[in-house]
Amino acid sequence: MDTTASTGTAIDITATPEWQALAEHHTALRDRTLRELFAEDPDRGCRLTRQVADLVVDHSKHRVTDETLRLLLALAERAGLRERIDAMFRGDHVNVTEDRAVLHVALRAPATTDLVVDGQDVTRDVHAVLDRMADFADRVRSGEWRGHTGRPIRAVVNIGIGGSDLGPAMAYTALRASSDREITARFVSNIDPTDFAEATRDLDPAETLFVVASKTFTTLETLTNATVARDWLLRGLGEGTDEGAVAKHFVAVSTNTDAVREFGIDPENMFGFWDWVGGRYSFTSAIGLSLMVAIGPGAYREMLDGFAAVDEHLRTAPLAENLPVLQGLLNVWYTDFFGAQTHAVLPYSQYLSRLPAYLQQLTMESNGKSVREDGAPVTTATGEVYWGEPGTNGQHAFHQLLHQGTTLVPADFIGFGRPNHELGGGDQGDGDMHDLLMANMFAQSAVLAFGRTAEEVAADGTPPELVPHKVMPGNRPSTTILAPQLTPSTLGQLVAFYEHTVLVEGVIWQIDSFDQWGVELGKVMARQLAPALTAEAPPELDSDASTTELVRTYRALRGRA
Ligand SMILES: O=P(O)(O)OC[C@H]1O[C@](O)(CO)[C@@H](O)[C@@H]1O
Repeated sequence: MDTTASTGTAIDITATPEWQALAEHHTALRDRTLRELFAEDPDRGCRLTRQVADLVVDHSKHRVTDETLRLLLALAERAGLRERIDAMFRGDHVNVTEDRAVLHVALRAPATTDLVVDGQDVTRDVHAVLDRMADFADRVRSGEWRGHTGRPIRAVVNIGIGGSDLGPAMAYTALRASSDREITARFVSNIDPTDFAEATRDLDPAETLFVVASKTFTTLETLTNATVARDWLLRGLGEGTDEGAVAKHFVAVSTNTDAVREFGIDPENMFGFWDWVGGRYSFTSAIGLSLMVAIGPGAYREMLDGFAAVDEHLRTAPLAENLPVLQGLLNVWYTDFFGAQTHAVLPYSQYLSRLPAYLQQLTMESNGKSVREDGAPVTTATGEVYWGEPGTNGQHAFHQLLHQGTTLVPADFIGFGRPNHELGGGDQGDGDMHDLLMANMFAQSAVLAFGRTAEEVAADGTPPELVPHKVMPGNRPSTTILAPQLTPSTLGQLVAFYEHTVLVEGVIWQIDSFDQWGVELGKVMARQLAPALTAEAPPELDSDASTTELVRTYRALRGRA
């Protein structure tokens, strides 16, 4: 049953019998410990571990019973989750506030998929762009595409921000082992001049290709950096270099052909996508071009196939066996019933160091909402704060709070069976470096879940006054995701898994996970304030007293009156 009445007004999900049943169940379960749940159900570790594509997902260390899962699934049914998933794949306008389809899944669907939406043959258009991207990437990689002076391209610099940066930047770091390193990729996002300066300081303009990536092609940071890049190029190529050189060193990725042309990039050198691809869901659109140039079209297509495997699972698996669905429902369980406000992502892989930053935009720009899609205020908590760092570094920084702090932080541990580098180490008979890394990961989730009681601590001979300090409360939930190895395919699977958990949470919370109105006002105000920072005469500001004073101080620091 859908919660949306034909008037377009949603019923309050917290007023449904399914929500009430969960609230009562939570009261009964909240003091049960994971120790007890494991003791009562020895098969739990195996039973609550499932697989999607190559990802083995262990949900056993969650504060749930079979009854919890049954009730969460009933809530999902009530919220119309299955119908919403089908609607998304069909191309219905599930982004209601922008009246758009949400079709990032079409970006990695096989060429045989039949999908016509709003009169557009989506699959044909997607594969036409992918083929153009592959052709371009091959030409750059082989040296056929050359810079203005005839030199081959050695560096590709992606200029973009948010969804036009984080996906390819995260994946480039993640897939360094898959890159042949012939071509280096750099990512410039921040309007802080430092970003551009550092990214290009050792690059030769004659061998550098800029990919200006912006869905709207109106984003201040990106257009400013692109202008700076054009100057850097023309200056670097030497006196008298004409604008014609730009064509050999700049390509654009956008949905906005007119703005690309106006900026001075020939639409011939533009790779398009469509308004049904949200910025933070655009990584598998042409926004991935810089990544494709760096890792090659073959590895890139493997990554898309990884995404597609998890998309297909979302589309076809029953909700009770659907892993992104279960993960999303568990997130709702902690956010709304346990009052958790944050969610830690702990990849035991240095290559995944940018994954938490990528997930911050994906999850928080999507679900950081306090108004439902029908315009009424939400009646639930929404949107966890995502954060994290690769293990084991995090262990030596913030895990203290995870283990003994007063806030509940559900965590995701992500690890791999095989390392990307075999470097030995561990000569005490305790395995190589990768074994030690993974032993740490398993130890952390076990300690979080099961802790150590005062009796156990005392039994070790701990002085009584220290016992309370050394007690480990345990009962702290986590998901563990294990994959055979970090490859383009498993990376794609992992990202698709997270993309779909966001959808699931948004459906329960009755919000539009695909708009981002909350980022607009700050952009408008920045544009209004900029002239006041640079004006020759002290500006008359119509701002609040704090902002006025900050502008005054800044001008003084810059030596302006
Ligand atoms: O790709 P664009 O249009 O430059 O936008 C960049 C980013 O800015 C945002 O609109 C937020 O400001 C994101 O949603 C988007 O990914």
